[in-house]
Amino acid sequence: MHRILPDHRAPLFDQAATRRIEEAAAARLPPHTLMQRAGEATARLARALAPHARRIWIACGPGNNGGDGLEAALHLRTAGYPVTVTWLGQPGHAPADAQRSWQRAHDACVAFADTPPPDLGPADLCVDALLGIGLAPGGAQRAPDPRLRAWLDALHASPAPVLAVDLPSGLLADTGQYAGGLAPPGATPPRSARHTLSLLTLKPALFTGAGRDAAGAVWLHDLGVAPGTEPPCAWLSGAPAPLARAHASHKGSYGDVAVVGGEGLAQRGLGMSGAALLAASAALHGGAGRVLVALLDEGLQPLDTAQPELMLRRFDALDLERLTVVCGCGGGEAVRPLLPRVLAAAPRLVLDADALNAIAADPALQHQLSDRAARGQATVLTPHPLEAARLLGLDTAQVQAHRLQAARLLAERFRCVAVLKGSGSVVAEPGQPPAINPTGNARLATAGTGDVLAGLVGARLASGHRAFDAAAGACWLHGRAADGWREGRALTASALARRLGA
Ligand SMILES: NC(=O)C1=CN([C@@H]2O[C@H](COP(=O)(O)OP(=O)(O)OC[C@H]3O[C@@H](n4cnc5c(N)ncnc54)[C@H](OP(=O)(O)O)[C@@H]3O)[C@@H](O)[C@H]2O)[C@@H](O)CC1
Ligand SMILES: [K+]
Repeated sequence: MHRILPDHRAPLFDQAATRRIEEAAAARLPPHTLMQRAGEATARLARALAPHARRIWIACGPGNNGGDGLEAALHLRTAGYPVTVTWLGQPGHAPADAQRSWQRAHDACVAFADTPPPDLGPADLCVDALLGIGLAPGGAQRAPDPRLRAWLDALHASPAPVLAVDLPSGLLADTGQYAGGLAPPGATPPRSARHTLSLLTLKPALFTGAGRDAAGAVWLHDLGVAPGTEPPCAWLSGAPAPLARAHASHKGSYGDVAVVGGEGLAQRGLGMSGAALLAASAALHGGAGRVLVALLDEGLQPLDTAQPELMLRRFDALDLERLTVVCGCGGGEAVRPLLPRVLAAAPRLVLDADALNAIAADPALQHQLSDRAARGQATVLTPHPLEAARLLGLDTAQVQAHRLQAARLLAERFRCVAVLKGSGSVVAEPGQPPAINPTGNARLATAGTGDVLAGLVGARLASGHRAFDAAAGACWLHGRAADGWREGRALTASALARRLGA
């Protein structure tokens, strides 16, 4: 068993693959072995997380996830912990493995109750064994059992930390979204710390969508079973390798990034040059050799005195054929007429924000974008879910319901690398499993951090990384900069950009 940390790349397996791995292992092992291992591992982690618990509540569902909880109850009871089990199953009606664990728990005099213990405190522990990978999407026609709903609410509001077995209950393994009727009430974060012990495999849900908040710290126990030849459906990104810099190098060795964006105040009364300057700052601090900025401002081109390294250029003075271009940050409507030239000429291109919106509204630009790959031109799109929805002709809820699939669709449709931003950003390229970024936190939810990401992708593309590696590495470093932020110090996009090289 080990804790999953963002530094190491890890394979992710969807529900179907996990089932196949489980079935193959179960066929080789004596009956009930996997559940016994799962329960023993759960009990071990529970004791490590709450060694002085006065009370442990184990909420067990009707299926085999509940069986894992019953098995853990047996071990914790035997170790002397005061355990209370609430079980949604019925003796004689549970799946065979869960039935056997119920019998073992019953024989060990585990205490069963109809309601959770009322007096849980912060030193106690809840074990969530209600639902695992057997959860189906549900829907309007499937009203959850009232006890299931009540126990999910009690777990959400619990002052005691929660250890989820395999998955936080209600979360769909493949998408990181809740099944119908099983989402926590309101948008409030849980009251106490969350831990998840994933069994056999890591599932995508633990790292994207609603999964990050629900899962908390993630642990993996493979139950002594290797995935064999089963291919992962996605990867959790690890730390990017540091870029080696030869002593005998010069500013031209690390590439030139040109940021095109920042509609001027004069055009529509919406001054957005800050977005382009943030992207440029990120490119600079992300290691680009030279950074040029073409602000889309009819009026004056102000010198950014705080960043004198930035070289201001008019758009038509850019030699697009030899630049890595980051296009769209704060581009407003002014970026639209420039896109045909940028799409045709830039050998390496990052498209963000208003460039994406312009492309979403224009089939001719979409064709131009898709044609770039055949010419060997690299492209990275960095949409947030609404921009992704516009590009795909979907709504935001549809994109969020299947984040991995949406990122793959974007990559395949436009033959490029797509970064679907949000909690657990997804990076996809055609024909390969996508990657989910494990770093970052809610402090990134502030204006301008997306521009910083686009600039950093540009810097990494310019320095010679493959488009997918540039994007995945930039996401990881951008999130890591936020994870290392000092408590009590405001995270602003400009400070984030300056920290990228730290
Ligand atoms: N077998 C083994 O060897 C091993 C199994 N392992 C463990 O088993 C877990 C998988 O067990 P599982 O397949 O029994 O499914 P599980 O997650 O308990 O859920 C099934 C229950 O959910 C219910 N339900 C479904 N959708 C619903 C909805 N929308 N809303 C409400 N309810 C819904 C469904 O109801 P039904 O559709 O049958 O009416 C059924 O009662 C896995 O995650 C791991 O923890 C490990 O120990 C390794 C060895
Ligand atoms: K669970």
